[in-house]
Order: sequence, then C-alpha cells, then structure tokens
Amino acid sequence: FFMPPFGYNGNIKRDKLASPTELMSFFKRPEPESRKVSRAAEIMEMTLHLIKNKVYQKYKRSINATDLLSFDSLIALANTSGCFPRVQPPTCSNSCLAHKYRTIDGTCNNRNNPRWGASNTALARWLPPQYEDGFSQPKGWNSEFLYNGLTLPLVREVTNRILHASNEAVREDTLYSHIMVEWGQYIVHDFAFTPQSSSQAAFLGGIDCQSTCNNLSPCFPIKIPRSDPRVTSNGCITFYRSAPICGSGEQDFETASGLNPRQQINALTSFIDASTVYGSTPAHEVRLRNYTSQEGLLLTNTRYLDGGYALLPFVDQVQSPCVQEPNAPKGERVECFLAGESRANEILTLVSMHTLWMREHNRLAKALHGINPHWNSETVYQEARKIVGALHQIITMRDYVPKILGPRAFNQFIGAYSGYDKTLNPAVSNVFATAAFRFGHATISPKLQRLDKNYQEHPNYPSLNLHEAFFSPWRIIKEGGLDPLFRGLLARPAKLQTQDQMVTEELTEKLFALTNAVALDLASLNLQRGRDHGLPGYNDWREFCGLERLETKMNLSEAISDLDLVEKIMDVYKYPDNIDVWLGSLAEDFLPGARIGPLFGCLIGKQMKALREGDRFWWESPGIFTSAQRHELLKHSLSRVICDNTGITEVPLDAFQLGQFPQDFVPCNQVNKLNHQAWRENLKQGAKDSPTLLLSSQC
Ligand code: HEM
Ligand SMILES: [Ca+2]
Repeated sequence: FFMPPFGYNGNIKRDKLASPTELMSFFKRPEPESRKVSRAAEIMEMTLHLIKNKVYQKYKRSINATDLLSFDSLIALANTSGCFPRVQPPTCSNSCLAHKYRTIDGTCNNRNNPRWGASNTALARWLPPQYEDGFSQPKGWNSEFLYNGLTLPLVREVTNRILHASNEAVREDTLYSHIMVEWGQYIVHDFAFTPQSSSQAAFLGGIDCQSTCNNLSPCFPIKIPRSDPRVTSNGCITFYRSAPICGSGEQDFETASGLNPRQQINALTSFIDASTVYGSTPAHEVRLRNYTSQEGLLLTNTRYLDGGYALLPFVDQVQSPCVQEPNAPKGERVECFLAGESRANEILTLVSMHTLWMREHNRLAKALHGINPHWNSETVYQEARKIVGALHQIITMRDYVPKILGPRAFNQFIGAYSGYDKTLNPAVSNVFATAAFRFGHATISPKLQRLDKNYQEHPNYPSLNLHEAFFSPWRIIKEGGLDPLFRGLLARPAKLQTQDQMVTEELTEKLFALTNAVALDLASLNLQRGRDHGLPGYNDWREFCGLERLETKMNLSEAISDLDLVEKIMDVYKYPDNIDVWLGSLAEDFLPGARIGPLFGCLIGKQMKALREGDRFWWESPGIFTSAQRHELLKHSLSRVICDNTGITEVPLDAFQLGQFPQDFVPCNQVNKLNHQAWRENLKQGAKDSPTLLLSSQC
C-alpha cells in the first residue's frame, strides 16, 4: 500500500502560489512528533486491513485481522509500525521540579493517569462514535447508507442552503470587539488540533486525493451538488480524513478484540498552558528557546523588528508556503513565522497574538531576572512560562468564557473554582473540537480592519478582505507591524452570528484562496469533519446534555425562533435526528446574555470545567502561586499585555468589550499591571512565608 516517505511535505510547489488544498495540508500538518504518531497508526491500520482483505478473498468471509494473529504477532506488528511505544504509560518523575512546573507535553499532570490531557493522545469521547461500519467508516461514506430511512444531505448543500452569508450581510456585535473572535481562535490553538492523515494519496492504489471524487481512505472528498454555483473539474473539494490514533479503528491490540472504534488525535496539550507560546512537545520547545541568553528568553527574529519590538523567528524550513509580497524585490522572501503552534500563520491577527505573547514572555523574563539575578536561565524561563500560562487561564476564564456562555450556562456548568479534581479527565473531547468550539466560525467578519494612531482607517494600510490575510506574514513586516491590526481588533466589532447570517462568504467560498485553484469552504469542512469523526447527531447530544429531543418541526421551532431557518433545516435534513450537531447547535437561539445556544452552552461549559478542575497546575489551585502572586496576577489583563508589548498607548480596560475611541479608551498608564516584586526571592530570610519560592530555591 502507498505510504509517503517520512517528511513528505504536501508537495508544495515553490515556484508558484500554494493552492488552497496545499495550504490546508500545511495548516493541518502537525509537528514531527504528532506526524510520527499518525503515521504509526496508519501503517498499523492499513497492514491489518490488508490482512483482512487477503483472508476475505481466500475464504470469502469477513474475519477481523486481529482474530487471526497471535497476540505476540500483533505486538510485533505494533512495535514495527511504531504504535506500541505510543500506548505505553510514561514514567513520572518524583523530583520537586515535577511538582513545580508543568511538563511541556502535559504528561504526568495527573499522577494516576499520566497521559490525561497530554499532547498526541486521543480526543475524549463523551458519546460513542457512530461509524457506518461500526468502527471506522465516516457518516456519508456509503452513499446508500440510511439514517432513519434517509440519506444524509451533502455537506455542501447544507452550506449553500443554510449557512452561507454574503460578505455584505454582516450584522455587527454591539457589545463585543473583534479581539473576542481572535482570542477564541488563539485559545483553541492552545488546546485542540486534530491532525489530518499523514498521506495525501489513497493508501490502496496511491491515487492523489486531489484528483479523485471517490471515498478512498484517507480521501473523503466533499461532493459538490449539481445546482452549486461552484464548478470544480472533478465535482468535489478535496478533504483528508483525520488521522486515527494507535490502537483504535481496526487495530485493537490491547484486548485483541478488533472492536475498538476509531479515535482521533489531539496534537496539543489540552491544558490551558500557553502551549501556543512554548509548544506541546519537548522537540518543539527546543526550537523556540534562546539557550544562549541568561534570561530564559524565547528566540526572536534576527532580520526584522517592528518599531523596536521583537518579531517571531522564521520557520527553519526555507521556502515555506506562506504568501510572498507581490512586488517584492527579486530574491527577497518572507517565510512563515515560527510559534508554539503550527497553525500560527493562518491569519494576520492570529500570528499577531502569538507575537504579542512571545514579547510578553521575554518582557517578564527580563523583569524576573532583574529582581532575581541569582536565578539561572532555566528558572527564569520556567517562572515566566508559569506566569504566561496563568494569564492565558485568567483571560480565558474570567474575561472570555463568561461573555460567550452568558451567566446562566456559566453558573450551571462552570461556577466558582472548587479545587483540583484528580478524577476529572481534562482531555479535550471530540465533540468540543469538532463541533462546539467551532461556533466561532460564525462570528468572523469578512474584513480585517487596520487603524492608525487615531483609530481611524489607516491611510497606508487599508482594510483587508479575510482571504487577503491568510498565510501572509509579509504584511506584518511590510505593512506597519502589529499596531494597526491590534487597533482594528480593539475598536471594531465582532460579527454577530444571526440565524440568517451564519458563515461569511469569505470562509465558505474563499478559504485559503490565493490562486484560481478551487477554494475551500470552512462550513463544509466543519460538517464533513464531524462526519469523518462519526459524531452522533444533534438530538443525541441534546439528550446527553439533558435537553429534550426535538423530533418535529414544531419542536425545532421552540429552540430556533427563526421559522425560515427551521423550514430550511427540515427541507434539507427531513428529520431532526439526522441534523449534524454543529449545524443544529449553531442554529439555536442564544441563551440570555450569551453568544451561543443551550447545546453549545452545555458542551463548552462542560469542557471548560474539565480544563480547569482537571488541571493540577491551575493557577488558583493552592500551592501553585502564593496568595500575593495570585493577587498580582488578577490585576493583569489582555489590555495591559497590549500596552506593554506594542506601540499602542490607549486601550479599553476590558479588551473584549466594544468601545468608541476616544471616550471608552484610557491611556496605558491607567491600566493596572502586576507587580513583579511578588516574585522576588529573598535569599537572606529564606522563603519561610512563601512555599512556591521555597521550592524554587531548592530545585
Ligand atoms: C479567520 C479565522 C479562522 C479561520 C480561517 C479558521 C479556519 C479553520 C480551519 C481551516 C479549520 C480546520 C477545518 C477542518 O478541516 O476540520 C479550523 C478548525 C477549527 N477552528 Fe477555526 N478558523 C478561524 C477562526 C476560528 C475561531 C474564531 C474559532 C473559535 C472561537 C475557531 C475554532 C476552531 C476549532 C475548535 C477548530 C478545530 C480544531 C482542531 O481540533 O483541529 N476557529 N479552523
Ligand atoms: Ca495547551
């Protein structure tokens, strides 16, 4: 069977612009460690699949490959493929450092279940998957397969008829700024990344997924309905299945029962730990750190600065697929930036947020080193990393999540912090990554605004259509750096998701379109991904959340007050049980004071609670910080981080709250900041009154 050589890079042709599919492969391409994990699982799976097929041809009956192999042969195969080491539990150190700082890959956060929340483990299942063959084939794989007596509608049809909104049809959010949307994307890149298959050609036969409209693993193309305004040469949009994890799908080598449904991988640490800044694997962390400095710094760009502020280094793979300035001098290239997360370059505002936090780490590290000159570089790095992680948690849980969930769902599913719960698995769930947290795709405005010092449209750098901002780091370097983008994020509204304006055309018709090649469609990708992962339908999830099933049009209209939308949904799906969970939940009326409906409220609320209470290093957990440090951390804010690390001098106090310039903005000297002195280690007195610092001087 066909397996590309390791290091295969998606065949991006350097002499011309990358196509949308190539950019998507780059976007969905994880770090080498995750690639090894996916590849091992795919080799194992296909080997077992081939054995099964051979037996079928000989005996004309289906027998699971795992039934035929002795347990020893199975383990030998698991070892050869590279799968076996992936399922072995790691050993957790008992040193005092192990109780003081997180591991970079999240292992051993939970001492009894050391892989809980770690990178490159399976996304958790809150409800068993529903695959067409019971363990692996996506929903919609077999065109004849019936759900409640009906075939599923094509995902692209759902997009065209229900989700698509023209670029002009944008209702603005009156309460929240565009930075809410960017924080949503940035923070999800801290805890969820599902890599796609390591191969871009069918395992059997080797046909390139871009040139087939047939379902041939890992190709699972999105079919274009006949009435579609979009015409493609082969009638579909390329789609690759997410990679399976070792030991799932056809390959249960732990119990050898052969009946272990396919599970997908989360390449990131589930914990909110600023893995966007530091990476989710030891090998990636090494690439980001500046080991020659005594101050525990992160590497910065050696070629360019942004008004005196540092920029991220470039990726070491030269001739990366990022877009180049159209009129750049011959031979001049701006590569993609290197950050803690591989998707950082996807859009200008995302890479700006990554840059901001790299600057904040270096700023804090210098300050900590200044007050504790006896700390070595490792201690400074870890202490700054710990603060940056805590700030990510505070901004997310205090400032962001309550605005999304509204008070009712926040109190019901999250409430006040009740301490570390070692029985709670913090792993990100499949339904959260594949459906619930993708609510944000309906809040993305088709334009990115860039503003000058007076918060007016920038005279030199006008607003960009979203598709002009994908994978374009050159614009940061050549078009005014971070400041105009952050001003736009602070002073312009988020798109309000409404029942008649769901996902903007920039995302349904122009995703990653830099060339004339067929653009992708984010709404259809979301739906197809849900089917790829075998996510149960809308009503099953409602039941899971204790909400009533909505079986009729009348029932549906109780959750979705826009009757046109109910009509459209019924027309496309025919039966509510068949509704894809992302679409159904997106359509629901918002909860009071929220930006999502009851089903997303439950799924996001449950996940956030698990990310908080299931994290041994949560910033509020006793013993992690001193009470003086906790007090200081709470003074900090995203607005403060912007003040400290950009040329922006006036900000709103709450960055997410939409305000008018100048009346709702304050000068940076009026924005609270944390006092580093709470981290001063007084060597003479010892650290009697400071358990954290006592550990720091001992470790
Ligand atoms: C311009 C902005 C954005 C673009 C272009 C974008 C694009 C994408 C793409 C292409 C995928 C992969 C789709 C697939 O094949 O399954 C994805 C996944 C995802 N997006 Fe976005 N996105 C954006 C903003 C956001 C925002 C604002 C949120 C949430 C608030 C969000 C949440 C997610 C989640 C949860 C996933 C799944 C992550 C995973 O497990 O791999 N995205 N996005
Ligand atoms: Ca993380």
